[in-house]
Amino acid sequence: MSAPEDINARQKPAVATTGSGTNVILATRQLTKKFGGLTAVDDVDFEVNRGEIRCLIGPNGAGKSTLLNLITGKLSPSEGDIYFDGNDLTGLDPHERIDTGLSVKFQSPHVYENLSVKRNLQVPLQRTDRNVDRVMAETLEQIALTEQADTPAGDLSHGQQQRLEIGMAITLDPELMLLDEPVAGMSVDETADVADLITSLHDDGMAFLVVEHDMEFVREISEQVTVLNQGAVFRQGPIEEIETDEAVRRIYLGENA
Ligand SMILES: Nc1ncnc2c1ncn2[C@@H]1O[C@H](COP(=O)(O)OP(=O)(O)OP(=O)(O)O)[C@@H](O)[C@H]1O
Repeated sequence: MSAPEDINARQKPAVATTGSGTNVILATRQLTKKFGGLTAVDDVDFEVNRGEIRCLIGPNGAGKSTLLNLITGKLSPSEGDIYFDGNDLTGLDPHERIDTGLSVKFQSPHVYENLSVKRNLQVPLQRTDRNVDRVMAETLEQIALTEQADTPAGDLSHGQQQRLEIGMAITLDPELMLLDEPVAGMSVDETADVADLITSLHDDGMAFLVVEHDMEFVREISEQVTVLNQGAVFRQGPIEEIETDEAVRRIYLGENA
């Protein structure tokens, strides 16, 4: 007779889940976050492929920010694991995660208002051995702020500040960028600029995981969409399929559809 199975022992997937031989850059396995009696993220197996733009959508309280915060390390999971490019991130602090090639830009700009655009870009560059002058020039051009290089960040428009913060993230040449509502509060023109920036970085091979409510913007940038509801994955697929899915339309896109 075989040994009785330990029903409490959860099998960990091999770290190779997201290793260099696979197309998956980020994977969560049985990821769960409980706040007291509330399960905000519930047993989520979720993946982002190399070089793809994946948007995470869902109604208020669906668990999108909590999932993102678990991936960045701002929150610790109650259960489950997070793998990034062959590394088990679960026990790493946020800075150690950034050193593995994960980059994050949150909803509101976190630029240094008293420093010039250039000096802001120099802050993350101190963490790397990349050629500062070359990366600086390239980044200023990518975020369309070359003319504002010496302008204090506090004098930039909201859209320019958001682009600067994306610029700070891309100086580290991340494989995957996490964006939490990158166009919240932006004008139509500013939103279009950010969409252009994301698609051009994507053309250069960068992967994105974007939490977003603005469905116009999701349509503009997204290849793959994951719909979260009540902490669990409800649907995943190309934007065209998600948008025409009756249950998704009825329940999740509601006022935005
Ligand atoms: N620190 C916390 N303590 C207790 N409950 C929390 C905490 N953070 C989030 N929650 C709860 O967890 C659930 C998921 O919240 P979360 O912010 O992740 O949802 P969301 O999909 O990002 O929502 P929104 O679109 O409104 O930002 C909600 O019920 C929320 O009230």
